[in-house]
Amino acid sequence: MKKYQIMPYKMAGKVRLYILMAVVFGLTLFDLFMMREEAKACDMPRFEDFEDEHLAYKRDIKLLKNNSLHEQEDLGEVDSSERIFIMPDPPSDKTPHLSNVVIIGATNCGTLTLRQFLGLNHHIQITEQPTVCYFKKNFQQNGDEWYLEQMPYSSAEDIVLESCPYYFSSKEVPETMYKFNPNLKLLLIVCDPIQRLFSRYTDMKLNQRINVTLAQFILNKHTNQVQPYHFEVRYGLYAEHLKKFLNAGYNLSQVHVIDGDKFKVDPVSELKRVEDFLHIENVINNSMVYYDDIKGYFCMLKWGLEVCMPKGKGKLKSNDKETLSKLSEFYKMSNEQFFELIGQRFPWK
Ligand SMILES: Nc1ncnc2c1ncn2[C@@H]1O[C@H](COP(=O)(O)OS(=O)(=O)O)[C@@H](OP(=O)(O)O)[C@H]1O
Repeated sequence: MKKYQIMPYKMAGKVRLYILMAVVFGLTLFDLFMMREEAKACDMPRFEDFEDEHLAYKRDIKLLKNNSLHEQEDLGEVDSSERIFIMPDPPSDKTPHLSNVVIIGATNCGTLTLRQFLGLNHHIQITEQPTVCYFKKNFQQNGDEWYLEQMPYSSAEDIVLESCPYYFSSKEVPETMYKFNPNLKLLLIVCDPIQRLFSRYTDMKLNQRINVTLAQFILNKHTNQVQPYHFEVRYGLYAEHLKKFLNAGYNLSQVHVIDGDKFKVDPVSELKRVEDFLHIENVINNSMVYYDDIKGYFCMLKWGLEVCMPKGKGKLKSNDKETLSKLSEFYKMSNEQFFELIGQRFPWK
């Protein structure tokens, strides 16, 4: 009898234990789910997203070219010989060479415009793909031959330019790149990391990849402080990223830093500095670019065509002063380290 009285009690104990375990398990699952949702809100960009954006960019450039051609057909009085778009055949003395100059970053500071505008100098050959990103993901998957296939036709003395702004924030790329070619020259266009972050956030919002406020995007919802491990926040720690390239072996003299804010308002002066850094003839001049009042940006004239960057979201500013001031505090030290590292200051807030 005693036995039967004890058994139900033991069973009840077991049932309680099972219920407890189920509750703990359920809570853990819920927690994991919430963490995943939080990570989604941070929206760590997938590399593919980045590529999609650039393919869209390539398509836009093509459309732009086509549109310009139609517009030109309507311009009866204009000397058509100046305006006909002829893609030249690659000269027989030119072959593909691997890139010797790379734009390593920073995203949303004008990398695409820099790449396009540098192509105005006939000593600079740019890859057809806006972002080849060989050292980022193609290094493991595709070999040197694939890399060479992505390269434009060039002569041995030419500058061959590759661009991949996601090199800058990568942990592995600097070493991989240095082992591959320690003589590369690196171009880094920078802007206020807060402005960069806001531009990136605006991109993601416009592409409907996020639907949150700036504060929700970058602040930890429990502490209300800037999330230091948020991918887009970390990207703005320029000193940290540049140091990785220097630690890998690159010398500071191999790196040219371009002021993205100046580049926006006076691209030609900044492009001349790049030409000097690359020891090539100053070819790019003011007659090759023009200011587009509607876009609020400089566009370029190439082969008689007017080519503007398709994105030009421009000029959007956040009025969330509290979040901006938190970001300003967050980036202060890193900015100072960056200025010290490159021996140049920028008037960032
Ligand atoms: N001439 C010209 N035309 C258009 N945009 C210009 C130009 N010069 C500089 N910029 C600045 O470039 C910003 C976009 O930077 P990226 O090309 O690096 O963007 S991305 O990383 O490819 O998304 C872009 O950011 P937004 O203003 O947020 O659009 C501009 O600030």
